[in-house]
Amino acid sequence: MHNDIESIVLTKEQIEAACERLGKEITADYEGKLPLCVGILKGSILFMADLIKHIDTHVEMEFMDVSSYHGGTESTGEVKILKDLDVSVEGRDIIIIEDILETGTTLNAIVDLLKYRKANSIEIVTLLDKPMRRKVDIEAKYVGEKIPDDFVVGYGLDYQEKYRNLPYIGLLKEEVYTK
Ligand SMILES: O=P(O)(O)OC[C@H]1O[C@H](OP(=O)(O)OP(=O)(O)O)[C@H](O)[C@@H]1O
Ligand code: HPA
Repeated sequence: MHNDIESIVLTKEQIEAACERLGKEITADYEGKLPLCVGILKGSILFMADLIKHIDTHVEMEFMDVSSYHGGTESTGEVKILKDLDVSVEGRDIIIIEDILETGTTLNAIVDLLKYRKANSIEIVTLLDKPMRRKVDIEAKYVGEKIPDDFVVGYGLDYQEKYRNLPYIGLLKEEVYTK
């Protein structure tokens, strides 16, 4: 698995530092509230698990599974809800947790849905942000790292469902795409 990696974009240590910093910011902003952390499956699970350990106030956790990518490296622009939330968001302060914000299509659809369901507030935390790829006017309040327009894998992020279990984020060797 590690042999397929061309270079490392974010080391384990850089990811941990980002989780600590973001956790502190979120703690300060949500102290005394009970935010509902909504993890977007599947990519966000490693980040969510590490991030919430650094949020030093009460939170609740829920998950949604939406899909906008289907096997390759390009978005189709279509967002499908594969698993919806199990609880009402009405009046709740929502923190959406994502691994990566790219075109914004996925998060825009989720934010619209949660607004329609009358959430009190909605903020986004994303480990990675690719601002150069944005197609929709949406930004995350909490960003781990801004990265260039390269397809990355690891720490939840997949290529054809593989590499999610890498403890760091990296670029794949060109030959992996032509296998
Ligand atoms: O800003 P966008 O262009 O919409 O791209 C970002 C989305 O794409 C990825 O999800 P994906 O559909 O690949 O699902 P996964 O997390 O299960 O891999 C990622 O986890 C984000 O949800
Ligand atoms: O760079 C990426 N890698 C893996 N999955 C993704 N989904 C959106 N962008 C990416």
